[in-house]
Amino acid sequence: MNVTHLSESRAHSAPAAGDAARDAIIEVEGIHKIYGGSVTALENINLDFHRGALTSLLGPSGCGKTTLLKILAGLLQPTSGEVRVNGTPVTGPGPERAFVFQDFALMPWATVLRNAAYGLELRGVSLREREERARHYIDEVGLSGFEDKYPHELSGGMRQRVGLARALAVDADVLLMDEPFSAVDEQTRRKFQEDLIRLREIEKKTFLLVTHSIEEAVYLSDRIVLLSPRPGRVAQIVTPEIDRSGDPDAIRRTPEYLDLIDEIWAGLRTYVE
Ligand SMILES: Nc1ncnc2c1ncn2[C@@H]1O[C@H](COP(=O)(O)OP(=O)(O)OP(=O)(O)O)[C@@H](O)[C@H]1O
Repeated sequence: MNVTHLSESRAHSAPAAGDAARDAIIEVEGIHKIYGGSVTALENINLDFHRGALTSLLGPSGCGKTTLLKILAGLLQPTSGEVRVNGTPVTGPGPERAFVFQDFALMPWATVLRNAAYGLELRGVSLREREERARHYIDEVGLSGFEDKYPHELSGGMRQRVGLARALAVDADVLLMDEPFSAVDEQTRRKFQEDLIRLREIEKKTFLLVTHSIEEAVYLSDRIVLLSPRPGRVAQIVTPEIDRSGDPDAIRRTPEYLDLIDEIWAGLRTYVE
């Protein structure tokens, strides 16, 4: 485990071991976000996100996690500062980034297949090609056999998977996920977490996810960025060193996993007590 305590939010001034070998796909420099001229949501955020890594944004409610994710997606403009993706400044959404919405953002009148293919449809990909690609990712997220169902016929977890299949189908480099497991029960959540680890291995994408769950962040992440209460600043960067190749239940019982959860909780509880 590698815990970097930051006296200021210049996070990448103290890279974790092994990080030097990875290049940054997203660079965040001096981001401030002030809503309505008075609510400072984010203050001087400086971060690099490494290609192929899964990073979680964790922190108390209202600390600016979703704000940061939306700025990275280009859905929200920062008040000052810059985000670069593959070295190019972000001015809006782009094809190299796909946002998986918390509320699924599925079209209720369209089938799973059409919903999963929707990003490709927007890009003008032919019907045959987009359905072929959508079928592949529907299978990859574990929804084979549900191609012709409608969103109301699916559980929350399944709808979330359709959103993920849609994001994967457009072949974005970066998948931005806002609390992807919040609307599902514990069993589904665990299964989905395991699937995400597997998918990450297959797809080699860069994943960024917002979560409220310390356990989830530790289980899934290569890096955890802990934000302080509003105004959100980078308080700590944690690099879990957990071997995720074994049995998921056994991983959740390892001392490394449990100690890290305790350590992060010890840091966070000062904010909530
Ligand atoms: N459109 C807006 N106008 C004004 N204030 C906003 C707006 N959106 C968010 N905020 C405020 O900015 C702060 C950060 O909000 P944000 O949703 O990014 O936090 P969060 O960490 O994702 O919260 P949660 O964990 O509760 O989802 C909060 O205090 C919120 O009330």
